[in-house]
Amino acid sequence: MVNNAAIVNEGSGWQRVIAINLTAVIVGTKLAAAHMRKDKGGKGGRIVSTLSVAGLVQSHMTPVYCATKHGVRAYITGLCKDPTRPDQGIEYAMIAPDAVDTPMFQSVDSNRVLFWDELKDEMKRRMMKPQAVGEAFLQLLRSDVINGAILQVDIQGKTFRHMECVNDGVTFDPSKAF
Ligand SMILES: NC(=O)C1=CN([C@@H]2O[C@H](COP(=O)(O)OP(=O)(O)OC[C@H]3O[C@@H](n4cnc5c(N)ncnc54)[C@H](O)[C@@H]3O)[C@@H](O)[C@H]2O)C=CC1
Ligand SMILES: CCCCCC(=O)/C=C/[C@H]1C=CC(=O)[C@@H]1CCCCCCC(=O)O
Repeated sequence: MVNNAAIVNEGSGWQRVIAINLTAVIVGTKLAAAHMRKDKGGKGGRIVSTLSVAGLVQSHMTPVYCATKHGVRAYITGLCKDPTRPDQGIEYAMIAPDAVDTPMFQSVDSNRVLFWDELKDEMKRRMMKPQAVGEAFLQLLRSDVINGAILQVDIQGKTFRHMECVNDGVTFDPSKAF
């Protein structure tokens, strides 16, 4: 099962971003897992969620969108660590692309993002074709074990990250706060 749908809207109506990008992922995952669980008569399987680089870093350009993607990462990471998961026969993984040339970017309403000129330039600089993400998706699915993996995809290539190791370990110095 794949959780892929998402929208961007930092303006009026931003609450819908949380409903689609985060709440729906939780609802869909619960429904799918209940159906798939081997210990409840299902066949097991894999649940892959499309994250984003925005779920690994923070950005002033898309803060609500980032919050939903961080929420997805926290939720899915919790499930992948569930001690009853092996009996359920379900694996959880995520794919975290950088900017991709899709309608999300091509048809964006510039009133619904912040700092559009900056975001547009940044995305164009880092932009990948959708095929790069499709190929990464297939690579993830061909791996023998995927539970706990985040496959990050950007113009440099693909990097497998362990869900628990995405923190870069940087500590906070209050004297150098923003
Ligand atoms: N385009 C980009 O630069 C990046 C996109 N992503 C992620 O990739 C995933 C796919 O996005 P894209 O293909 O780029 O965008 P897209 O806008 O082309 O596709 C999003 C899809 O979500 C569907 N959708 C939106 N609201 C829905 C709803 N309420 N119910 C059912 N379906 C709904 C849309 O119909 C559309 O097919 C998303 O999770 C997005 O966050 C991640 C990193 C970068
Ligand atoms: C129309 C916005 C679509 C958002 C697509 C997405 O999921 C992520 C896009 C990012 C790619 C380049 C960006 O600037 C986007 C915002 C978040 C990343 C911030 C990067 C900053 C950093 O690397 O430190």
